[in-house]
Amino acid sequence: MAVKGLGKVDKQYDGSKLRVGIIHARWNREIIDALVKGAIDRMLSMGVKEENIVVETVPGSFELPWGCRRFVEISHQEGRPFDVVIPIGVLIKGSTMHFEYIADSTTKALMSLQEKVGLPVIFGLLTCMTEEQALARAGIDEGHTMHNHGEDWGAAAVEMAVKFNPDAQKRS
Ligand SMILES: Nc1c(NC[C@H](O)[C@H](O)[C@H](O)CO)[nH]c(=O)[nH]c1=O
Ligand SMILES: CC(=O)[C@@H](O)COP(=O)(O)O
Repeated sequence: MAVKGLGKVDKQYDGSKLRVGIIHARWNREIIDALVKGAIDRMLSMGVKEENIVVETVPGSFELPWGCRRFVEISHQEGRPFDVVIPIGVLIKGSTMHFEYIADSTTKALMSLQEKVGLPVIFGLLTCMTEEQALARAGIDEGHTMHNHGEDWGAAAVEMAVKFNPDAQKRS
């Protein structure tokens, strides 16, 4: 039995009043697409309306923190602010130190971004040593050895947006 993963949620969360931003890198696209779909499908199953999920892209994971910050700010300027954002990227170790620097700096920037934008920022970054690891964590490796982690990110987004923002539930 798999031990890893979000496990059973503590209660049912109603995402029907939420607005969610997904911003994803375009590197490792096949894996990214599966993760984004997993996140969207899970949020739809928790009541989030399709029209309230906005998807944007950036070139690579390194661009996620700045792109995410501007994505949130623009959602405010347009009068339709997000309740939560899910940056999604897939970093795969190559032959240089490139991976380590981007994984570390992007993770720290996404963590501190939460304070800057005042929103939950879900950690949708895979940091894999091999392509096989990344495929497995998107649920698309040949043996289907793991579940799609995008589903966890979608569930985490709805829970974090609802649990810590009761006002979101009072919207008409
Ligand atoms: N190697 C990976 C990258 N590299 C690209 C950088 O993220 C960045 O776009 C570039 O250096 C321009 O600033 N990005 C990923 O998302 N995944 C990788 O495996
Ligand atoms: C974008 C780069 O600098 C690239 O050459 C990194 O190479 P690797 O992914 O093999 O570490």
